[in-house]
Amino acid sequence: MPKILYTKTDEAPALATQSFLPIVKAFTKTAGIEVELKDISLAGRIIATFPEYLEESQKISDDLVELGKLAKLPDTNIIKLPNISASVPQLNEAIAEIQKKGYNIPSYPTDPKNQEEELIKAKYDKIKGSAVNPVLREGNSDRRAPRAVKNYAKKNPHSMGAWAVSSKTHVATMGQGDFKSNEKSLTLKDATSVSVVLTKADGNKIVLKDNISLLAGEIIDSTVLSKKALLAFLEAQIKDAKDQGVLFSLHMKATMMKVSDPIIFGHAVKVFFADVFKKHQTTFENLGVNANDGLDSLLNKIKELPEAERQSIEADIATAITEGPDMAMVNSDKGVTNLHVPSDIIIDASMPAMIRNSGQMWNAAGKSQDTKAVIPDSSYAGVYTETINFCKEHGAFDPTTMGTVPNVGLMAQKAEEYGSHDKTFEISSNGTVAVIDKTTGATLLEHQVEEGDIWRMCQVKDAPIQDWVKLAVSRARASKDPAIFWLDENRAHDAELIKKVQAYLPNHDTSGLDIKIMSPEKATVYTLERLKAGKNTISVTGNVLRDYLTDLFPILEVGTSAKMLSIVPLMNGGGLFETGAGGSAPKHVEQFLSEGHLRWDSLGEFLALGVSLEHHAEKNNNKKALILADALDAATEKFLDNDKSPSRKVKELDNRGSHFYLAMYWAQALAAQNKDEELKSIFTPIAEKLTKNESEILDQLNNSQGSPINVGGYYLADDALVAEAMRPSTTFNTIIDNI
Ligand SMILES: NC(=O)C1=CN([C@@H]2O[C@H](COP(=O)(O)OP(=O)(O)OC[C@H]3O[C@@H](n4cnc5c(N)ncnc54)[C@H](OP(=O)(O)O)[C@@H]3O)[C@@H](O)[C@H]2O)C=CC1
Ligand SMILES: O=C(O)CCC(=O)C(=O)O
Ligand SMILES: [Mg+2]
Repeated sequence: MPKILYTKTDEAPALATQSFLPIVKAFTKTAGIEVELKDISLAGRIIATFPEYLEESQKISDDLVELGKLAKLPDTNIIKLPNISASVPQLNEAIAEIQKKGYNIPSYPTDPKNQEEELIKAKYDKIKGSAVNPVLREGNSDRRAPRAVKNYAKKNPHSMGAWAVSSKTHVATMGQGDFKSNEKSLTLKDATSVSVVLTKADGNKIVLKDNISLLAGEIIDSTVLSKKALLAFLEAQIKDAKDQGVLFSLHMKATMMKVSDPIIFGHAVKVFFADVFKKHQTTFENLGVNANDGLDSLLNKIKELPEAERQSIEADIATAITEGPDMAMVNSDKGVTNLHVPSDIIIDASMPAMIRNSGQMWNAAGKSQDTKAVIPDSSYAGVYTETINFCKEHGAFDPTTMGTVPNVGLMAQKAEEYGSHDKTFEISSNGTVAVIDKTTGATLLEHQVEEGDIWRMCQVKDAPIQDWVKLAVSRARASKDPAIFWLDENRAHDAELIKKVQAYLPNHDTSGLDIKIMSPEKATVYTLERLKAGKNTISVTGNVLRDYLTDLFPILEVGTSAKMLSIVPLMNGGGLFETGAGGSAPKHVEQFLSEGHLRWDSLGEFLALGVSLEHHAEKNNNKKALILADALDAATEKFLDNDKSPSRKVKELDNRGSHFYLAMYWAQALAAQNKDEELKSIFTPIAEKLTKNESEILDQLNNSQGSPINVGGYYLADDALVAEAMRPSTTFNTIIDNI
């Protein structure tokens, strides 16, 4: 029987799954569809990686590896929920929890001492950061806010903080000595393989990476970020934030850029706390403090010290915080700054949240304040600069009248920066780094480097680019909106890409379509002007802007990127349906555990399921699947019309109640249709029962709220406890389980 593969992930979406999946399974089996759960949670991936350390009964299959293979097959249909992209502190927490539960897995060796530890570290480094999405994304992305979602936002606008012309909020970026300014790029004529070689000042050579195979037509770039320039920039920005009286905040993507960005983050920690690191250098070395893991990890490490010594370091940290500029806070109640954990502030979500909040972030007193948003590399910082300037000039956007900005993103086969972590290096000594063609011996790309610089190489293959151009044209055709390629002719990589876009566009019928190429800054202004005037503009972008813009625009337009339709047509014919464009909302879990209210909105899951069913219907010629998909569409629209999304407050409708409404509307739509008598007869009594028992079910669901919940763990929760907590209405469960 052809299957739909659903993913077990982490945090809020994983909790929601235990309530929603039983409904999905019950409904889809009436069309002969099996829905199978695959475990790609952080804990699951860790356990699956170390079978040799485990008892037989503890071993589990590596579902991510399996899904990665399936993503290349034509019959695959995957619904992918957001998962944790773990920073080192999160990885360590997850490992500790799993070990405590009796799994004999190794700890993460930060500083491997022997070959075995090297191997363990290498295995963990594959689990670290954004390790799921790049494996599954064997296609480019098509993300947009569906019409019903836009209509809902127009009728029920979310709050938007007003912008003042006098706002001191701004973006600070390097512009010199950074990845953008040092980039070199070329397109390969023939397939070959290359090596990356560091030639030290003394002539000694170190092969940083060997045998990178490249295809004909592939674009490769290399670039370097100067440590000296970065440190000078950070020092100047910290001082300037203090002088201007604005918050200092750093916006990185330490998850997807898992090698470079934690290093940059670590430099910010070391510069901000320069006196502390200088004074306690030896102690920190002895403790194995790694600034890249953030201030929180440092504070944990010094707990090992004698009381007096710990207190003196804590006092020095407090002094640095008082003497420095005000810092943007992740949680002001708990004193968590934006330098505590590298994965707490993630640029795609953090910048739009700031822009929605009048350009302000939270200070230590819990009040919002104008902010200096530090984005060291200048490749994409200009997009935010222009957006902030636009808001200063025109005021905040109005969700009731603004247009929409769908995105077509180049993403397949680890495209561009987001595929670069295995070719990113913190340079150990001065010299040159070169990309050398192993077939001809020629040096393809070369940079002068200094100790501590971050060098990286990116690739993007030709087939994904062709597919991306095709997808852009087909979206422009389907929506009749203008499509803008956000590419900068003055940037080395983009200049290569522009040549290909210009070569491939004529392969398609573009008559009557409005397709342009503009630099990211110009495209921002052009798009924002149209957006404000209620007009729609498709952004066609590379991988990083795909990520940034699919949080930026949805958050401004519809309040959250959880409401995005996020389709990945896999290049070999399968379908990957991502749910929303946001993350796993750890804050939501915190609320659920303390007061039994889960405010996660599963709308992204509903939308993904709809398109997944359509894809299934088409691929398998399954007419019932199409009827289920159409009915689900109608149900989702009604769900939005009747405003049945979870509330934020305890004792009101939460995620579980919202699933009840979706199920009721879905059953009602199936009962009302006349295309399939069998489905009609199955769902007519179900719809009646759900409708009749609405208030009883809601009482059962809402009464279960209000007290702390124990699900037996955070990363490795107890499935039975989660299921119990997420399905507290016996009346509802009985109806669903009897379909
Ligand atoms: N596709 C993926 O797998 C992705 C994974 N991630 C991972 O997710 C984690 C958290 O990332 P973070 O950047 O904090 O972003 P999140 O998107 O998880 O959270 C930011 C805020 O967005 C809102 N939000 C997001 N999704 C929903 C939803 N379904 N329902 C209601 N509100 C929602 C909430 O806002 P409010 O508080 O205002 O209600 C939430 O607090 C990280 O581990 C990150 O690596 C991040 C992005 C994508
Ligand atoms: O994989 C990740 O870590 C995040 C992905 C993401 O933010 C996105 O694709 O929008
Ligand atoms: Mg994102």
